[in-house]
Amino acid sequence: MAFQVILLSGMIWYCFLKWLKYYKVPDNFPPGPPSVPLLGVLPFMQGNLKDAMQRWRKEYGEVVGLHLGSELTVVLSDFDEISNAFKDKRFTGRPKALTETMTAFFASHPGEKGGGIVFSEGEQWSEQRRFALKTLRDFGFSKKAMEDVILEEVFKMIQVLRADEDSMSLNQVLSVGVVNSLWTILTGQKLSHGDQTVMKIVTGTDDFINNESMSGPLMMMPWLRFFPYIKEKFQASKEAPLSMRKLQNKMVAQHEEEQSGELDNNNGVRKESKDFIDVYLDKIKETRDRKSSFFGDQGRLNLQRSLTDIFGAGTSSGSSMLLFAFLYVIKYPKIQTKVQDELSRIIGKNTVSLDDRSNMPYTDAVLHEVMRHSCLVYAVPHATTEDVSVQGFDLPKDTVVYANLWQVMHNTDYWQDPEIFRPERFLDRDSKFRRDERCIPFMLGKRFCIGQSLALQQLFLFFVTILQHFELQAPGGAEAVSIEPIVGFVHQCPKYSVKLVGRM
Ligand code: HEM
Repeated sequence: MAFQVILLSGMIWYCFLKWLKYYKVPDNFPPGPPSVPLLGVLPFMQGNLKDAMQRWRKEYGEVVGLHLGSELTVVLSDFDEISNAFKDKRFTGRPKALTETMTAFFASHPGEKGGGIVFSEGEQWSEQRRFALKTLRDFGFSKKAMEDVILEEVFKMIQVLRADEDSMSLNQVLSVGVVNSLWTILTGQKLSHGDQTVMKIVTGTDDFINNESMSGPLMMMPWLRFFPYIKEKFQASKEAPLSMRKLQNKMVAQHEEEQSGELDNNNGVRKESKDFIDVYLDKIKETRDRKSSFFGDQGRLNLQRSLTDIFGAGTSSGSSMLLFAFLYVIKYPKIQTKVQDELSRIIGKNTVSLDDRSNMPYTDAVLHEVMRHSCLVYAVPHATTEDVSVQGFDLPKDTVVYANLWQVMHNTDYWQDPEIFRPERFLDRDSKFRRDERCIPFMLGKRFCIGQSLALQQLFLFFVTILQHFELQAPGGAEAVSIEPIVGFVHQCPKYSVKLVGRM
């Protein structure tokens, strides 16, 4: 009881101080909608953050200033402005409130510090990101070696689909394929298609993030997690990340055991590293600089958090994008037929290879239109790490800066009929694939997605192989299929059923 009284008086003080600070909106801050202390614009948002961003843009322009919760926030909607800002190191922070909630969510015990890639900043972020990019690249993110890992999962999936060609949900099958290939890259281990342990963890984590959404109360006001009821709910949602941590601990311990066994058997010489955990453990061992994010216990925590980040960021996004891809070709059967004609010409009955992509411009165009139209990540939150200026406005350090990706990829001044799904916009006059710098599903700049190459490889190999083996039909007819995304933390693909008709 005494603790709750102290907590309550602490909260009242906190609110009062926040309230005072609130009226100190910096001079020369961008214009935007009115806010109330502590909650900011939340009470007036009328729906989700995505729709609100588009309304604010219409009313206040390409640079909008507001309070989300109690954080000073700016929404950028113009491509050039986003591009300039996000290539600048001073925009590579993450929002403090979001980081606090997500750090507490993933922590294995109260008070555990943050780390890893997605929710860190400064030197720690830059070291961890650089290491992850290089290590994943060495394993073949950008090389053909990755093809084997992905294709193995694709073929397992085809077998599962063949066994049940009747009307079914693709969701589960695709998720398993994507989860398994990433698990192999990170841990060196293969999961069987029926293994539900990792899938349950992935689903549990996604549920929390999507239910909260980007502007959910907990994401804006992390202290809410100490209040009764919310506290219990928050604790319950931590079950998935805690199970993940246990599994990761087990994996790391196994790797350490194997490494020391190898040293004993090979006169102190290690064989070549095999997976992400192996390389990371080597890095921890060789790090002598106490300030480094790879040193000692800090290094071990960063290993755990980086594994969680890569796995968390890579699994649901990869499978959601695939789900969207199949949804569009079910909705538009003529486009599906054109892809199948192209793949019959180029691949026939052979096994697809990443090299085929350059000979399949139409398929490439369809996949880019899937990424543009679905706009999986509709807004990306960063924060300023110093005082900066944007379009003549002043933004203090720690201002949250959202890139309104939905606007970039659906801007009517740039894209013709952006609401229409039209792959031809990515083809030139000679029907060759034409990249567009404004199709940025993985963002751009200093923090762009580190899994871009892997995601593109997965998308191509899964998509082409499934369309090679099956024709996909909507059991209730294509007209009835909705392509309207569900707005959560990111866009989720609407649920749909599919009938598979064998082609070979
Ligand atoms: C179609 C699938 C994917 C899409 C659309 C996507 C999109 C994005 C976007 C928009 C960001 C935010 C960038 C920023 O903050 O500026 C991001 C970050 C990130 N993504 Fe992906 N991603 C996908 C797949 C993957 C995969 C497969 C992995 C892992 C192998 C991955 C790992 C990450 C990580 C670790 C970050 C954080 C980067 C940082 O904070 O520096 N993503 N992704």
